[in-house]
Amino acid sequence: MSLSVHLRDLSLRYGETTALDGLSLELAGGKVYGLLGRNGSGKTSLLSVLAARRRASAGTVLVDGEDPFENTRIMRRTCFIRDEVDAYEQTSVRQALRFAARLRPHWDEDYAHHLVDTFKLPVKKKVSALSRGMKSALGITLGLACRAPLTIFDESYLGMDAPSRYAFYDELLSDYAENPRTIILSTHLIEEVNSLFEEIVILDNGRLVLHEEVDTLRARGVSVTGPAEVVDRFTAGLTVLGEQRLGNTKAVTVYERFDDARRRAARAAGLELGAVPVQDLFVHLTRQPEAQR
Ligand SMILES: Nc1ncnc2c1ncn2[C@@H]1O[C@H](COP(=O)(O)OP(=O)(O)OP(=O)(O)O)[C@@H](O)[C@H]1O
Repeated sequence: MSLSVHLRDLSLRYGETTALDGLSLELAGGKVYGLLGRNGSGKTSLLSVLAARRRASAGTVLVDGEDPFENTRIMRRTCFIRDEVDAYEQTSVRQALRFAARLRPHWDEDYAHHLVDTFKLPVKKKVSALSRGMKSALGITLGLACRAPLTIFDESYLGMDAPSRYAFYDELLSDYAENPRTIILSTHLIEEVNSLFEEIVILDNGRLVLHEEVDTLRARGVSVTGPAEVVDRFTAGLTVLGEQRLGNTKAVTVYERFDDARRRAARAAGLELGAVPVQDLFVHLTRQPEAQR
């Protein structure tokens, strides 16, 4: 089971600060969504509203068609994992797992054991005595084993080393394939995780910059390489993200959807076309003044 998300003109204010500013967004559900944005762009605020940790200041929030705030049915089906497991500080790892098992209707005990082994979690230790990376691994274990129809990971792997992070990505993909649900993952490690996402949502200053399939976004970035004057002629009038020159050879990165005809024309002109990292597109999309988007 997967939960959908519907947001209309959502705003969240903390006193004078507007964290979310008239955000509208539709997530059909049953996919892995990547939530990207610069520091302070509103990612945690948005996820906190979805997980009913905060009430919106204005606008409509519907999860599976219902307002999630103080809504037991939706809250039991939503799991929100942040970069800490603060609720369990005074318990042992084993007790934290037992507690989650009692609370979570879709909890899978065997899978939880598998994850404890994978991340080598010391079950007898107090949560407060775990290293930073181990706390994150406990959060990941709770988040995956609860199999919540709406599962949210907010920068949940901070402190985890690269092998542990890659183990998390592998687990997420294989478990999601067997147990489809709605998963939202916020991250700054764009290049490392973008292959997990089916759709990407980008926020900036509390507003929606982009929501589209990751393949569509990837197709918008093209690098054009060849003799400088041919590259210049070919890319004139396009949105240029950056350029490099070595002798008479020039490589220009453009933000533009190239259709088949344009690709054929480029090759006929002796130009080479290449892919652009999603991270470069993200930097571009969150750097431009709004009026230019
Ligand atoms: N509890 C709070 N009280 C006051 N302002 C807050 C609070 N939490 C967040 N903010 C502000 O709201 C805005 C959005 O913050 P938020 O934490 O949602 O961003 P973020 O995209 O998750 O950032 P980061 O990537 O740095 O974690 C920021 O201006 C932040 O300073």
